[in-house]
Amino acid sequence: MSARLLHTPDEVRAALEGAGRVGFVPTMGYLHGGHATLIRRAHAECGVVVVSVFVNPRQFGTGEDLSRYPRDLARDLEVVGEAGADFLFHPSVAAMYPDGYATTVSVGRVSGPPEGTSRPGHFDGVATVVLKLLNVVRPHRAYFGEKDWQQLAVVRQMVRDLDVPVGIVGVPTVREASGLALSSRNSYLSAEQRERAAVLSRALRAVQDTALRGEREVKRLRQSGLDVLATEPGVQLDYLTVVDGNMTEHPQATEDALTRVLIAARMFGVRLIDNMPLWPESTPSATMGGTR
Ligand SMILES: Nc1ncnc2c1ncn2[C@@H]1O[C@H](COP(=O)(O)OP(=O)(O)OP(=O)(O)O)[C@@H](O)[C@H]1O
Ligand SMILES: CC(C)(CO)[C@@H](O)C(=O)[O-]
Ligand code: BAL
Repeated sequence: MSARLLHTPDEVRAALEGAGRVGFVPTMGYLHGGHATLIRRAHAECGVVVVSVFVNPRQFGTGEDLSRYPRDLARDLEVVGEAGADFLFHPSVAAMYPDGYATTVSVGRVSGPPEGTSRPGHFDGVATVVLKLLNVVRPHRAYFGEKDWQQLAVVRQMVRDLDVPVGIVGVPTVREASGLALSSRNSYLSAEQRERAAVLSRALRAVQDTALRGEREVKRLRQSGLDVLATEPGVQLDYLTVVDGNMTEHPQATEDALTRVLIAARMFGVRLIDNMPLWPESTPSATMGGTR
């Protein structure tokens, strides 16, 4: 199956006129198996699937990798079609933010630590573009990866607060055999560097294992992850934290499906993020509600 390329909000509206149940997968492109999993899920649940590929300048800070962010639209079109999407929306920056554009959406506390502190303004940029894309596509369901856990929390909060008529579906992280979370930014790494970057997921698993053995003190949980990170000299840690569903760290981890261990680190000049549930048998996406 091949997907049809659309470039403007007007083209999207025209193409979706009278469409039934629409599933939407927003992305920044350079698609991989994680994106394909989101698209396949949308295809299984919705009659029409739209994928967007837009490298959103408003969510990049100064000094971040906006200009070198990987792009390959021809390959993205193939991946999108193979995974069962009907449309690929690929707007220009001017189509999304025409002259005179002035609005920013800011979601509040859940946009703060940990990721929002390391990337000030990042979640305002994400919320703004996601709301705009939802207004253009008007999907029944929109699919987001759990890999960007705090982003998922920000989007859920925004949709709840603003009564956006969409069901938000969180999809578990797809990983390489080594445990490394698939990510477009992995393309900056060599095969050997990717192998070494799997230490991040091993650190998260160590924290999980420690919790499963009965430890609840966050200081000790963190330390078990830090011990694993110490085995890899390439890690420059940004944060390793255990948070509840509101992105708040407590001295004791609460035994709740939304309690999550989050990591961000720079390895070989590339900033990588990952996270895992503290109690993996729980099903956070199912318990977070909000799907229709
Ligand atoms: N490994 C993965 N498993 C499941 N979903 C993923 C995975 N990686 C990304 N996603 C999801 O795909 C959507 C689009 O993400 P995006 O295009 O930024 O890809 P990315 O790989 O996260 O890129 P980056 O390397 O810039 O972080 C987001 O909802 C994101 O959470
Ligand atoms: C949700 C998103 C497409 C908004 O630009 C982006 O943050 C991403 O790809 O995760
Ligand atoms: N998937 C996260 C998008 C970003 O890093 O800007």
